[in-house]
Amino acid sequence: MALLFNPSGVRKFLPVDLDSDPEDQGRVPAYFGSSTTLSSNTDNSDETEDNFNVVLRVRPPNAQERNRRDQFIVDFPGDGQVSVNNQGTVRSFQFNVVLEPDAAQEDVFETSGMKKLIDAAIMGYTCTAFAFGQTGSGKTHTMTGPPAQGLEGIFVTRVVLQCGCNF
Ligand SMILES: Nc1ncnc2c1ncn2[C@@H]1O[C@H](COP(=O)(O)OP(=O)(O)OP(=O)(O)O)[C@@H](O)[C@H]1O
Repeated sequence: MALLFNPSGVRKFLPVDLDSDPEDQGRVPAYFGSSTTLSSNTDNSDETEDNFNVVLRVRPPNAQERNRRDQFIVDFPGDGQVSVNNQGTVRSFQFNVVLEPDAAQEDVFETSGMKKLIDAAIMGYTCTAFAFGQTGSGKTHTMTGPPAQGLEGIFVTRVVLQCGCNF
């Protein structure tokens, strides 16, 4: 399951900042782009000019897969890499962030770039986070559940806290 984050740079909802350089207005903040693997590097502070963050989360095998004694064929060498060993044929892939099966929802939130997305959203940038992957790969689990623990819930809670709103 992969998550894609992107602040698009549209600042429709804020008044124009007259003190800022007109050249800078509407420019997308370069927020994303660290290469981390949860087990080897949880510091998400490296920044590049990349405004897209592609995050891979690998879920643990489910009961059916365990009962079938399916082999776990994904390896995590670190630095945003994964390798898949398909009966001896090994293919490697690179992501901005890779989250291993034991990653908790909070880990996803902390390391995936969602925190920076909140900053960008509060600044008025239009942001997108979407999940894609095959059926049963964990999109719904990551984005909305378990109850109140999905990225959506954490995101909303953090926005409220970060804005200092009291309800
Ligand atoms: N990281 C995870 N840890 C533990 N269980 C998980 C994880 N990711 C997914 N699951 C479990 O795997 C099952 C399938 O996950 P989920 O429904 O999120 O998949 P999906 O990608 O949304 O599937 P679909 O496209 O069919 O809606 C669920 O029972 C879910 O609780």
